[in-house]
Amino acid sequence: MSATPYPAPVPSSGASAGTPSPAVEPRPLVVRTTRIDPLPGGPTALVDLLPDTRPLTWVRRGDGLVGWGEALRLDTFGPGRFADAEEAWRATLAHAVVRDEVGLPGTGPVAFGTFAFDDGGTGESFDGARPQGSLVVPRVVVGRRGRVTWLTTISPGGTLDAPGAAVLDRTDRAPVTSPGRVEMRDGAVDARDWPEVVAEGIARIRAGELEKVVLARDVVATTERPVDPRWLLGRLAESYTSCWTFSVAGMVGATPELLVRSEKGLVTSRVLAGTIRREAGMSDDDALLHAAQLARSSKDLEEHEFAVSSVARALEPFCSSMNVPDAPFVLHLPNVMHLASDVTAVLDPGARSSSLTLAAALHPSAAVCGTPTVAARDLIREIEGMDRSRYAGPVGWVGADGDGEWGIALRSAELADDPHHVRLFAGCGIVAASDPAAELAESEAKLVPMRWALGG
Ligand SMILES: C=C(O[C@@H]1C=C(C(=O)O)C=C[C@H]1O)C(=O)O
Repeated sequence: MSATPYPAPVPSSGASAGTPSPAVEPRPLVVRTTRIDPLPGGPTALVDLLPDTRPLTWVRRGDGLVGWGEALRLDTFGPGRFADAEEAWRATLAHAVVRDEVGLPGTGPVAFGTFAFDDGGTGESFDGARPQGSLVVPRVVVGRRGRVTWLTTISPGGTLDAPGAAVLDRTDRAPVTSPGRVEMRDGAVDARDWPEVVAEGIARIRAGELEKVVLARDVVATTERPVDPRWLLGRLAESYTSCWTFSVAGMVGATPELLVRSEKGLVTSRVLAGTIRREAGMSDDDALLHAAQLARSSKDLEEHEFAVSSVARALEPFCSSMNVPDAPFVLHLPNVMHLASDVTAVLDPGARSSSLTLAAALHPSAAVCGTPTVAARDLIREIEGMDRSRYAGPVGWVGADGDGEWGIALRSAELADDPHHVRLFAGCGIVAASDPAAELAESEAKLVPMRWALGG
């Protein structure tokens, strides 16, 4: 694990779960939350506050959290990437001095996080080595929940003075810029070869090796001007209002899938699997016909059932009761419709596990990996032909009490160190009845939000 700039940097250890966290310097994080005047309404009010460098975002329908600056960054590696992050976060909090005048989920200390899909990867992304887990504690957080808006400032060794209005002064912000002309090319696997990868997945399922596998592909965008993440975030937050628009350490997107929300003992997970495309210009009547077709499709219902059971199974040990809907509903998005189930549960009060512990237990669900999990992950490693990096991994935030929200980093892109390059991802659940050509078309539909956000 490594942490900068607080606690003092420690060498990366490739540590596994249970490794003691490094000694924490006595300089505490000083955290102050105050209520502030309401922001303008609308889905982009929070993202409109962001600076262009390393913006942190978790917003939906105009509510949520944005942050900037880095009071602390905790990077983790390997199979212990979740446990090490959690331990380092706890160690940090043990020394924090907090005055929180609002007391809502997301007030007080928060860390934004992003984690790699696979712990066995090399950590090499397409443009260099990346940690497989990062928690970023911003210097400034602005949050909104309904009618309440707040400002949190976080500084190592700072004071508890109320932050001045200057923190939100945007006069020095660079204007949001478009990426200009965008060229897209296939990533690790050519689009025309990808159906063969899917066909191999189907063959393995039919041979009885596993029941479901999720296979993904990537596309690399090269832009005329440096990518301003705020350009992407504003467009996504405005148009994908039922999704969670996120940005953490260069992972950006608008995901419709909530791995877990844990709030005051109540746990929620929105499970998606089973998809039908929604073509541009489709009438509402046609959309309803498509939705009805999806709700009856035995292939999609089977895919969905695998995903729901994997979530229920993973949550069970942490919860005293759980509600798993009998049948999914159809979630309508601008580009696709999904079969969706909202699983809810009550956390076992004795353990009160943190949202990060729950995310670690739920990941990877069958919605993004397959069934059985290990066989599916091994097949992904064997045939997918690309490093997923943080695509399809947990992304979100955690607070001081462990409550937080973690989405699955779908409909997402990874910004490269070179600001002219972005890598877009999309994947599809494959079962015995899948058709490779249809899955390619589905993956294209899932690339639409990020292609569109880039302006292409
Ligand atoms: C893997 C992705 O999406 C997942 C796969 C789905 C499917 O196969 O029907 C639906 C929603 C997600 O759980 C993706 O968007 O990349």
